Amino acid sequence: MHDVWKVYPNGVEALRGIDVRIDYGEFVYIVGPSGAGKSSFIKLMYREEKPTHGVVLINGVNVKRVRDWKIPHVRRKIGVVFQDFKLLPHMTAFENVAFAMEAIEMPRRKIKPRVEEVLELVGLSDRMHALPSQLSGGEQQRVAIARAIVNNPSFIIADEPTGNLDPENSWDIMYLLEEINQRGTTIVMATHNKEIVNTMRQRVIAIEQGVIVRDELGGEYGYED
Ligand SMILES: Nc1ncnc2c1ncn2[C@@H]1O[C@H](COP(=O)(O)OP(=O)(O)OP(=O)(O)O)[C@@H](O)[C@H]1O
Repeated sequence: MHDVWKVYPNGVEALRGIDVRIDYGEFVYIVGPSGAGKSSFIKLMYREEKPTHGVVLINGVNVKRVRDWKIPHVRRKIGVVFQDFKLLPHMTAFENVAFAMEAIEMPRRKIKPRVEEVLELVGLSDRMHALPSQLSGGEQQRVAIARAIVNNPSFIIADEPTGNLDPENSWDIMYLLEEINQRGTTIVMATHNKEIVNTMRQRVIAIEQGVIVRDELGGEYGYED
């Protein structure tokens, strides 16, 4: 991002001159107080929002210039994980993951083996045919991670992925994300989880009032909440 500003229609300046570069293979935590601009930062990365000013380059593509109909093409290389999982409630775990492959028109014969492979990676082979309502929060988030990685994205963006989980499930999700990162996928994760950030010791970017106030390798959470 080069001098990126995000000003919402109501005049709120959520991001004010962000300059940052995240390289392939990195694991980055985005921290900061509530309302600091973390979600806005994350949304610019998967083109949910456009910058008001400045340049956001994702895999070398200027997201502002991407026409709406081409957004799915850009997102193909990005997996997104949310706090509230966002699974489709009437589809099984298998179908939720398969749907992400169908959306990019993968040939049918490739879908089943790949979906089974990623569900095994997240440890859900035996729960594959369960509906989201039949799964625990931790299991639902693992389905969401399987869906995020199924198309081999170059990076994963996660907005508070452990926000609705108890500590044990949160750690399971973090170990999974760490493993995915070690396989070469870049991970950018906004979080309020102090214990996780302070234990995992990755790059930490702190945002306050729309500005990057800290960017450290092996950094700490740095706030009390
Ligand atoms: N769609 C929107 N329209 C108007 N203002 C918005 C919009 N989205 C966010 N904001 C405002 O922009 C600022 C930054 O919000 P953002 O959600 O990016 O913060 P955050 O750091 O993710 O907060 P939290 O930790 O509470 O999720 C806040 O003042 C928020 O009210």
